[in-house]
Parts: sequence; C-alpha cells; structure tokens
Amino acid sequence: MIELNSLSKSFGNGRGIHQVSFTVPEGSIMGFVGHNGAGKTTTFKILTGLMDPDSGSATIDGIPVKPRNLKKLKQSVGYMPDIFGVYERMTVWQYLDFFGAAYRIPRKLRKERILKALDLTRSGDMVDYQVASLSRGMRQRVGLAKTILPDPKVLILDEPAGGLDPQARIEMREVVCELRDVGKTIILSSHILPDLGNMCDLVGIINKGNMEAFGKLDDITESLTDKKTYVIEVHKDDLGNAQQFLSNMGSIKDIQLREQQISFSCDKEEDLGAKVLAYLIENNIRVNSFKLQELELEEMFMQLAAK
Ligand SMILES: Nc1ncnc2c1ncn2[C@@H]1O[C@H](COP(=O)(O)OP(=O)(O)OP(=O)(O)O)[C@@H](O)[C@H]1O
Repeated sequence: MIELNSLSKSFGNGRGIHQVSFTVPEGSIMGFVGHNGAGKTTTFKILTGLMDPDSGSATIDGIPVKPRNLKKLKQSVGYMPDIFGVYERMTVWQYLDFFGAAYRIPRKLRKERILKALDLTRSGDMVDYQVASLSRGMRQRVGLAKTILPDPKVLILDEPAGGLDPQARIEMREVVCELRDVGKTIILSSHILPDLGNMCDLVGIINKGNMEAFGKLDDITESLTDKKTYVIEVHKDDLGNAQQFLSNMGSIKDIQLREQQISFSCDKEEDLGAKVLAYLIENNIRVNSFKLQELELEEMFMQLAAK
C-alpha cells in the first residue's frame, strides 16, 4: 500500500536520508521513530510530493510518487504536518467547511463529510468553539478532522501527539486506532515511544537518515536481544532459598534481588525459563508470579540509536 524503495535525499554533510526502504500494508499503522533530525519529516515530505528525492522511488496506493501524479496523490494521501496553521477567528465548523470547500468537496457532501470527520476524531462537541479557544489536544484532533475530510486512504501524521498531555495522548491514540479500523493506512512519527508500542502494527526506526530496523515490534525486540530476562516473585520467607537454588543452577546469570522480586537472565537459545520454574516449585519455593521481562521500546531505541 505504501512502498519506499531506497529513497535518498542529501542536504550535505551526511544530513538527509539514505536508501530508506519499507512497505506498509493496507490497513495498518506504522510508527516512525527517530531522534530530532533523524529524517522523518524529510521522508514524509518526499512521500507527500513536497520534496523530490535525489534517488529511489515510492508508491502510495499503487500511484508512483512523481510530480506528474501529484493531483492523484492528493486524493489518496492526507498529510498532517507537525506544525500546521489554524484560523484562530473561525469556529471549528467554519474552519472545516472552509477546507472542505478548498478541497472542492461539493456543498451537499461537505456537511456529511464534516460530521463524519468530527465523529471519527471525537471533536463533535467542539463545532461551535472558536479555534483560538482550543487546547493543544483539541487542535490536534481538529487538524486530524481537516486531514481526513477528503476521505484519503492513507494518512501521514507528523508527531500527532507532540506536546500533548498524557490524557490527550491516550485520546489521540484511540482516534488513530479508530481510523485504522475504518480502513486507513497510517504512518505516524512520534518521540513518545511507549505510545507507539501500544498502537502500531509495524515500527520503523531511523537514525541519522538510515533505517536501523523495521518490522513488528516483537520481532525487532527479539532480534536485538541475545538473552532472556525473567522476573519472579516469591513468598518473602523463600527469597533466600530461591536465590540459592538459582545460583546453584548453571547457565543462570545476572541474579538480582529487588524487594520481593528476583530477576535473572539466561541465553536466548537455551531458554531455561520453564526448567527454572519447575525446579523452584519442586524445591517448595512458593512462586507467586513468573514472567518474561520485555525490552521496552525506549531501551530498544537507545540500543539502535547508539550504533
Ligand atoms: N531543507 C533542508 N535544508 C537543509 N537541511 C535540511 C533540510 N531539511 C532537513 N534538513 C536536515 O536533514 C536532517 C533530517 O531532518 P528531518 O527534519 O527530516 O528530521 P526529523 O526526524 O523530522 O526531525 P524532527 O523530529 O526534529 O522533526 C537534519 O539534519 C536536518 O537538519
């Protein structure tokens, strides 16, 4: 649905993007992660026809991203930049109606589209508000409503949750998931890594213009770790014994005690999790919980960015 093949754009001194390739299937959400200046906006600008690449190609909904296809692309792609202008003196309805007209949506259809966009972005109760009076979270949702007015199949959202408080971020995340559920294909960038983990089907990590990783979050995590870390919680009277048993087992590393939790690691290939659990129970250790520790997106990102 969205396909990038070796897209490159150089601004000199190594700045820009280098051979960026990935494919986002129809109806999925891809989270595009990278530090400031990593190359996210440049990629978005190329995809939306605002900037020409030096080399490489891209297609969206089967349409090659080329200047001659800009009109067609505009119908298929909705782009919400990280900073967008709003007309402070208009009400939300006037603002959307204005853009509906600019998008040449016929008057009769326009009302229906505005109502649908307001509904999908949970902005219905703001129609009569002056744009100037909207909070940052409301503005982002109204911006999103404007972006989906022409009913594009693909949405490219640059930092839609940027500057939002935790509650507004949750709302934005729910709205984005709802848009995926009605069939949109979405690429969005974010610095708020945990948010991406919860909502994205795919994650792409870009660092200094190079794609460091792309795929399902679980697969990327798996490929990054060479060990598995487990966290167990045992009855407080069994802590010492449990620790002793673990130390007696060969191949167990990094045994650490934190309050009532003990964590330990083992080789990924060997994966001793089940064996350890059975061993502790056989030795009458009262195990309250036993779980595999997941690598946080933040940690994973730091590992890749440090490369
Ligand atoms: N028009 C331009 N002229 C010169 N350099 C540019 C231009 N646009 C981007 N760059 C440089 O290219 C690199 C990538 O920038 P880009 O804006 O794509 O990063 P980003 O990941 O979107 O960052 P941010 O999160 O800060 O928006 C940066 O080093 C930036 O300074």
